[in-house]
Amino acid sequence: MKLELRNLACGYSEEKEILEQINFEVNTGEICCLLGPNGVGKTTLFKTILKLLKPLGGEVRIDGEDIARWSPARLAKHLAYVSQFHVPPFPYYVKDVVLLGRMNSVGYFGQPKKQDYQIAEQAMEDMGVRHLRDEVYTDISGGERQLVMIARALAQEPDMLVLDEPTASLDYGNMIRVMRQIVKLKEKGYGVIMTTHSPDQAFMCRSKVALLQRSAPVKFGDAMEIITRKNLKEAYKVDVKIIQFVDENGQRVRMCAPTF
Ligand SMILES: Nc1ncnc2c1ncn2[C@@H]1O[C@H](COP(=O)(O)OP(=O)(O)OP(=O)(O)O)[C@@H](O)[C@H]1O
Repeated sequence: MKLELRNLACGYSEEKEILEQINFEVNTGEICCLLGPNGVGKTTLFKTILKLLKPLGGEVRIDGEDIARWSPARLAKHLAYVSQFHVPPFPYYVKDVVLLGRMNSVGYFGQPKKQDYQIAEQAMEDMGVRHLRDEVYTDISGGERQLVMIARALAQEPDMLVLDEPTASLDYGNMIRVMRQIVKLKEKGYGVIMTTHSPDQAFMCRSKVALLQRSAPVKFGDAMEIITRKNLKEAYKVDVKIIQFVDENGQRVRMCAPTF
């Protein structure tokens, strides 16, 4: 599947355009990190992709087709969204939280079938959280909760995941565990588009990057090409060195090192 943004303009009213002339595409089997300073419009762009906001101009296309007239159910077969804030009001079991991802297929008044349970089990397996299936969602750690929410999105059987800051407020270990699972999703052929405040994460998962900036066109390309000292200075107004080394597996690794 291919998600394309063509000359897209987004915002909350004609008078308040937040982003314009957004052009980039993400395919299944790829990760795209959406970077940019606070308030630049990353969430606004996600809302437009998910049809929670109407484009002020241009198009969101899936496999070449403008999604403007698509029903939410049709869109849900392609894109699954994981928001940043998700504490459920009831202490559901993890297995039931993940099963909720089948809602689009089961319907509000339907009963999950054997196949729905199997898909939910597989989603937990794929995210490495099956051992938590009988735990209460509100009693597991923040990192585990994030993996469970991604498993719930996988249970929807989408082609692509739309993740809003999937590592926000996670400790260092959980951040790495979640990133590792996101890379595995890419290797399994899913597409991932995610917001992050850490350019290092784009290096970590060798992703594409769409760098959003105020009053400048979006910069889009491979992480190695877009995350440069000059581009980070322009976007975030800070000095950052890009350091590079070869790890024990012979892989070239890049990281950002802020200069004080
Ligand atoms: N419901 C709304 N109505 C009007 N303006 C809004 C609304 N939500 C956000 N905005 C404005 O849209 C702009 C972009 O906000 P958005 O949340 O998309 O930025 P962001 O890049 O996701 O920020 P952050 O990195 O801080 O999460 C901001 O100026 C914000 O004030």
